[in-house]
Amino acid sequence: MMQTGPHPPSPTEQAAYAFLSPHLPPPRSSAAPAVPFLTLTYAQSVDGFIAKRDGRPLALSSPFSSVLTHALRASHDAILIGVTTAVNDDPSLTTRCVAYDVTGAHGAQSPIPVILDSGLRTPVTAKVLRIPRTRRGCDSNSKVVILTTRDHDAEQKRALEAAGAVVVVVASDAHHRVDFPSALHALAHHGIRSVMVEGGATVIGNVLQSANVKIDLLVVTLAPVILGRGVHAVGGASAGGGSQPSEMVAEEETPRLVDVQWKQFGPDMVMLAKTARPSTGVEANGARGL
Ligand SMILES: NC(=O)C1=CN([C@@H]2O[C@H](COP(=O)(O)OP(=O)(O)OC[C@H]3O[C@@H](n4cnc5c(N)ncnc54)[C@H](O)[C@@H]3O)[C@@H](O)[C@H]2O)C=CC1
Ligand SMILES: Nc1nc(O)c(N)c(N[C@@H]2O[C@H](COP(=O)(O)O)[C@@H](O)[C@H]2O)n1
Repeated sequence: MMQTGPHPPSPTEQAAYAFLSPHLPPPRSSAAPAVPFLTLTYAQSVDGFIAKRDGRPLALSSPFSSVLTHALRASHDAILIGVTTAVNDDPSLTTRCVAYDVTGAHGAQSPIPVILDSGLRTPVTAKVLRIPRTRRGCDSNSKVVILTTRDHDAEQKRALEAAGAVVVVVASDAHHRVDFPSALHALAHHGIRSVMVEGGATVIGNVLQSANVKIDLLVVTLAPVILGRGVHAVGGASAGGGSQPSEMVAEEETPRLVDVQWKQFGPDMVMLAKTARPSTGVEANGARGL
């Protein structure tokens, strides 16, 4: 790792990049892909929840695994969340826990925030809209990208654009949500070559359960916490505390995990894997289905 900054990267940052680097998206100097490289990542409790029952944000990742998450952010052009996460958490989506990128260049660039927002519920006061960032080579001028459907409110679109967002209308799916494959194509059109999907549960469920979406990298942080009830990691909010996975694809189409690796960061275990849909014909060497 070439180091150009005033201080060397911390041991945790070095460990994070060493763990991630063989699996990260190709550098921007390589040919542009038709669809962006797709990473799906989230942190869950031992009993499978990613947020409290009322959707309030919850720090599950330790400071150590947060370094890994931020190294992952620094390694993608865009970071994608659902609008409920944007509303509930009002996140920053920056790389503030790392000082370097994977090449060893000092000053890890934050990814471009992307929000799936079918009806334009993103507040014009959202923190992501106020944080200046630059991401080399991306056409969206490093603004926040909000992907919506035809069902949006035109006045709210103008207000979000005035607040600095790029609002893009894409096709809707059978549930009147942003169609995920169309979202990826729209992002490729804006020069985005890699997307890190960070949640929340509805988006994670949609990505995992869409037979026509290829996940290049899956990174799951398992925090040694038992919540008892909350928002199930895959599928959406559960009113009574039980899990409520949304519509599942046929069992033979669920992704299989391949090249699985685990590494401990502080108290957390982080799993990294590639996924293969059985229909793609990719051999799952010793892998188990989800
Ligand atoms: N622990 C972790 O790693 C993370 C936890 N979270 C938590 O997740 C919670 C929010 O999760 P959810 O309520 O499930 O909301 P969500 O953040 O997944 O947003 C879902 C909403 O996005 C919109 N949407 C548009 N297109 C969509 C598509 N193609 N697929 C799915 N949604 C689409 C819909 O309006 C949908 O209701 C928050 O409370 C947040 O704290 C969020 C991210 C990471
Ligand atoms: N990796 C991870 N661990 C947790 O414990 C989390 N709660 C999350 N949440 C995601 O990170 C966003 C907050 O980002 P900022 O700290 O504001 O930059 C939050 O909105 C979720 O997407 N992730």
